[in-house]
Amino acid sequence: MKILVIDKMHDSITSLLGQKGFEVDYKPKISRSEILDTVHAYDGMVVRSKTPIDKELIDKAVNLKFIARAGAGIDQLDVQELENKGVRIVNAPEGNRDAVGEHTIGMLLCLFNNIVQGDAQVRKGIWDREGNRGVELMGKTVAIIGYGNMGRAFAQRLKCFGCDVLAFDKYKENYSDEYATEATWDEIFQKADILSLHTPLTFETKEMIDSELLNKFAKDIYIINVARGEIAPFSVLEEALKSGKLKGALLDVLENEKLAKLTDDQKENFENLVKRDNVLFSPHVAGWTHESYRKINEVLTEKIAQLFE
Ligand SMILES: NC(=O)c1ccc[n+]([C@@H]2O[C@H](COP(=O)([O-])OP(=O)(O)OC[C@H]3O[C@@H](n4cnc5c(N)ncnc54)[C@H](O)[C@@H]3O)[C@@H](O)[C@H]2O)c1
Ligand SMILES: O=C(O)[C@H](O)COP(=O)(O)O
Repeated sequence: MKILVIDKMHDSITSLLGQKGFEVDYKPKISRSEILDTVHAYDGMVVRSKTPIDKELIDKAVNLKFIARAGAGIDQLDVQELENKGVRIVNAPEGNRDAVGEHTIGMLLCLFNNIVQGDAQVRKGIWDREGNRGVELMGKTVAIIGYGNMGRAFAQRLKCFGCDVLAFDKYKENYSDEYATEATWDEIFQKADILSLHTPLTFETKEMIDSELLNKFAKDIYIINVARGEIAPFSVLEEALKSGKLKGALLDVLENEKLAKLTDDQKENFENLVKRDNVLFSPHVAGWTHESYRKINEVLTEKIAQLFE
């Protein structure tokens, strides 16, 4: 079986798949037109999020039996079209969920304890203890939307900090566990101090966070988005931060991550967000550790091999 790898992966991908008997063409710099010209020759593809796997590409992939997503999110895949053609899909969230859980805790602790701001001030010779008084996680109610791999990894860590963790998942039943208690949106509106997004990007979750929803919260809250930026657009975040409904925002993902190509509206709102001390960004690296880089390949290889057992 021949597999085409079209994105940059940890070097282990070729040897791991090779040990399972697959022939691997590792082409991290391949262009879309080259993919379209050659994809007919492959039984499988390993992808990340760079190239949209759309109908045009799927139509050319006449021998394709599986798509393996090295990572978690599959919003770049036309899942319906792949299913129509009988192409199997596997992904590897088990490989980066620990990274996401840790990174999200890290961002929260940084914001609550003014760590980035305090560090910058000390470097400039400013010694402001009162202005850097922190906020504790202990006793806070955290609402997790989407209780899958990432949401649960975050909940697991929050438990150690003495948080009350509520989870809402539209497509699960009876999912209360040792880390989180199943809750309705209404319960979340009443109780939450922190709203954390962990759903995939779908037609339902795109722009799920709007002013109407945020204004239903009884308290002013913090928001965390380590899922996909399009779930909580810049304009909504900026308006709610301006009004005080949002006390802060932690953003690993952005509505548009091509910062040089923002629309005028996006640019204006992004520039306002950047000026705020209560917004903390990271460049889509929550799942991006040295360990996850390798673990993703290990998980993916096992799942690909299982498809043919
Ligand atoms: N920032 C990063 O580096 C990073 C890393 C990994 C994953 N992610 C993002 O996190 C997402 C979640 O990953 P995962 O592995 O936990 O996925 P998952 O499928 O295990 O869990 C997502 C959960 O969301 C639920 N859900 C779907 N639509 C919903 C809705 N409208 N309302 C409430 N719940 C809904 C699903 O039922 C599912 O249980 C990925 O799709 C990806 O976009 C980001
Ligand atoms: O969904 C994921 O696993 C992360 O968002 C990372 O995706 P990427 O490695 O394709 O950028």
